[in-house]
Amino acid sequence: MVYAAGACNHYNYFAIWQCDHSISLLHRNGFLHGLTSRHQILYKVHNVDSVLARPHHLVNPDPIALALFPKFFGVSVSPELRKDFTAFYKALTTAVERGFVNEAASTYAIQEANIPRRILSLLSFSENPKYQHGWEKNANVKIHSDYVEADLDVILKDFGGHTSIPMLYGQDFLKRHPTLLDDFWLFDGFALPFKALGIPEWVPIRPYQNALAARRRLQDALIGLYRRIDQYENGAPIDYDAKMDDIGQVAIERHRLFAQYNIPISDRGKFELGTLWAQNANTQPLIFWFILFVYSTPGLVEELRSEVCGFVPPLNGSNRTDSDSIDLAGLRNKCPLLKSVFLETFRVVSQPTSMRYIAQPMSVFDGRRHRHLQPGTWISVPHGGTQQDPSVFADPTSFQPRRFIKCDEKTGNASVGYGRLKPWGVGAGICKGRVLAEKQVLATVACCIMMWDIEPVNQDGWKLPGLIPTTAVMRPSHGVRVRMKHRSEVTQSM
Ligand code: HEM
Repeated sequence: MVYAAGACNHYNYFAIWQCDHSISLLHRNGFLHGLTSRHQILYKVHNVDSVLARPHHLVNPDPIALALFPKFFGVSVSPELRKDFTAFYKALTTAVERGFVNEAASTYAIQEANIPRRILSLLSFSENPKYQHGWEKNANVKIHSDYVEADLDVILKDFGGHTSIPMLYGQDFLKRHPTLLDDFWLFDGFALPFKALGIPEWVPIRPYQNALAARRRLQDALIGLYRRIDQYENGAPIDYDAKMDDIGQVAIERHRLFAQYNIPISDRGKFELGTLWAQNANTQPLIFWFILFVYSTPGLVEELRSEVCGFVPPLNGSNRTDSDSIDLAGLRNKCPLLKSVFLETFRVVSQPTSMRYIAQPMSVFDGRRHRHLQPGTWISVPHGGTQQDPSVFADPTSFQPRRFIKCDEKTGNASVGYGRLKPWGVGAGICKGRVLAEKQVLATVACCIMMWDIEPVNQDGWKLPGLIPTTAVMRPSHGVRVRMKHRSEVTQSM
């Protein structure tokens, strides 16, 4: 079974990490590649979306989850739960979907996060950790007379974490665990790849051991949280008198499901590590890449500012309120360039794969002939292949901000659609946080460009990092050091 697929930097090969501990390299020009007779990679297969769209019980994502929870997140699945796993997992993911794919609920979550006001104070203008925001402390902030130097990748991914995590677990959780994000990125960067390679936990590789210790701390933090949610829901005294009234509805609903299925509190926290990871692992690096492309592509930030300025709260201090709301529908539907750059960023930096279990015999057409998929086998569909296919996206190695904009010849109206891009996967296992993630990313980028000037510290201009493959959005091969200052319009209005 496959754990993940990603592209190497030079775009010709996919690395496929299998659960049988091997890594396979697949050339992009192939059609259908069989890794083993029990596992097929469906690459450049014409009707692949219709295969993935088949009913859940025929092309099934659940066995993947059942394998990943113990392997990566340390959950132990009891024999009783194993029997009920499909219903249990469906209920857990539906709870996420109700909060984060539903339009009204996801808009509410984003407005509550108050991104405009928080982006305005992205920097505290202090080098003293006592006065810094949580997201600044690892960004090596240096204050100069008219600008601040910082590590852009670090500050943005931790800022994103501070935006996202309270939507699930309320404000108290991160305050109570100020090093939670450090542990999260350690776990993401070092535990998952080693686990994917099948390295046993006893192997004394220091970064691996550190990352496993980080996983234990994350599990403990989430176990403590789910104990408090249990106390809150049952009207019992709450540990540390913690504030619980802003815990997200998704976490409350999942708590009720865990209780219904008799999952011990120690396992609830471990299951929940999967949600914490899904929520942050791709969203935060994507925001970094998006902002990097916007500022490093000549002229793009100015064009985007004039497009989005009517949809983010006014910069003028006297008009500012405590909860400035952002016009999310406007950003998503009336800002074609912003939306197109968002999709183009996805196309360049993300390599998602849909993995499924085949429960009934079926056949797929690979462009030459029909191939048969046997029941009891596995398929992986690396969507990233299409993203780099020149017959689908012309000149795929170049970053083209307007690539996804279509102009109606008669009306001249511009529209933007995902087309063949599948960053959220396809079918029953499609991402259950996609609407929230899209809104968060667009809102963060729109507010950032309206409020900040950012330029590279490097005198030779922007040096874009290479791409390190992961499960979807790739990680930068090195950090990006920048100079930041408020735009003059912002300074004047303060
Ligand atoms: C830019 C951000 C994100 C990207 C690129 C992304 C991408 C993906 C992809 C590719 C999948 C697998 C789809 C498939 O198998 O076909 C997935 C699954 C999932 N995602 Fe996301 N995701 C993002 C953000 C989020 C957020 C914010 C959440 C909220 C918690 C979330 C929750 C989930 C869940 C629960 C699943 C498993 C769905 C299932 O098994 O039914 N994701 N995501």
